[in-house]
Amino acid sequence: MPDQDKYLDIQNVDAGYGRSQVLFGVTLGVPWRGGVAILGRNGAGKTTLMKAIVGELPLLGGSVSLDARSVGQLPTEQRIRLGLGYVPQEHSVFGRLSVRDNLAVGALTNRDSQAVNRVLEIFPKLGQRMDQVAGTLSGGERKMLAIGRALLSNPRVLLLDEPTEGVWIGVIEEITERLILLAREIAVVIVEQHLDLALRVADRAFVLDRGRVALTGSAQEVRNDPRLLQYLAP
Ligand SMILES: Nc1ncnc2c1ncn2[C@@H]1O[C@H](COP(=O)(O)OP(=O)(O)OP(=O)(O)O)[C@@H](O)[C@H]1O
Repeated sequence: MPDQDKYLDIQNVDAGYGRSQVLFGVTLGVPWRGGVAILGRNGAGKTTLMKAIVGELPLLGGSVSLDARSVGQLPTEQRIRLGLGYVPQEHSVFGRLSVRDNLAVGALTNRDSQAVNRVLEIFPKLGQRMDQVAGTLSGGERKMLAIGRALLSNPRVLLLDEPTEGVWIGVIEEITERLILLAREIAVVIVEQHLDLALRVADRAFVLDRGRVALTGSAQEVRNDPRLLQYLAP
């Protein structure tokens, strides 16, 4: 039985770019299912944290474990094979390939022939656009495709960096509802500027302030905490 509260266990993580340290001793636990929101103003270190978790940035200190296995020194592909899925803020689809081919590439490592069909059940809009070149999709459709591709590696923990950025408001609701459903099956970690959306998907929230965890608690506790606005203010 996986550790309920710390399926993904981040302990005292330091990370940064060259000599500029961005994260300082970040500790957070992600349960094996449910939603977790990472909040914080622009530049607080949210994307840097995602990159450190998936291995796009080396750890300067601390550890990352997945299902009690230390993965902090493994290359990104291996972390993905072990159950991490990542949808970065940008560049997460092949713009010149069709939706069908984007999904086919994502499915290469998946032995389940129904995997693509399941993604199309989650995002039926993609099914109507299978032959369209991904670069011409709307912002929302592109995000759905990016999330769908990440799901094809069967993640246990899906990390989403601003899944509604650049998405028309009408489609934001659709994506949010899908993420709420997904979070019943797997862990969904969401970095989001839309506070209400993030806290609808999330059961727990962590607020970063200048690279440190400043607030943590249930989504409800964090939403009601009088310090929250101060940490989100530009
Ligand atoms: N490639 C990079 N090289 C140097 N510094 C960087 C790099 N990427 C980010 N930074 C710096 O690291 C800090 C944290 O950035 P990060 O992107 O993690 O913040 P964020 O909380 O995700 O912000 P946003 O909400 O604007 O996406 C910022 O000061 C940023 O300028």
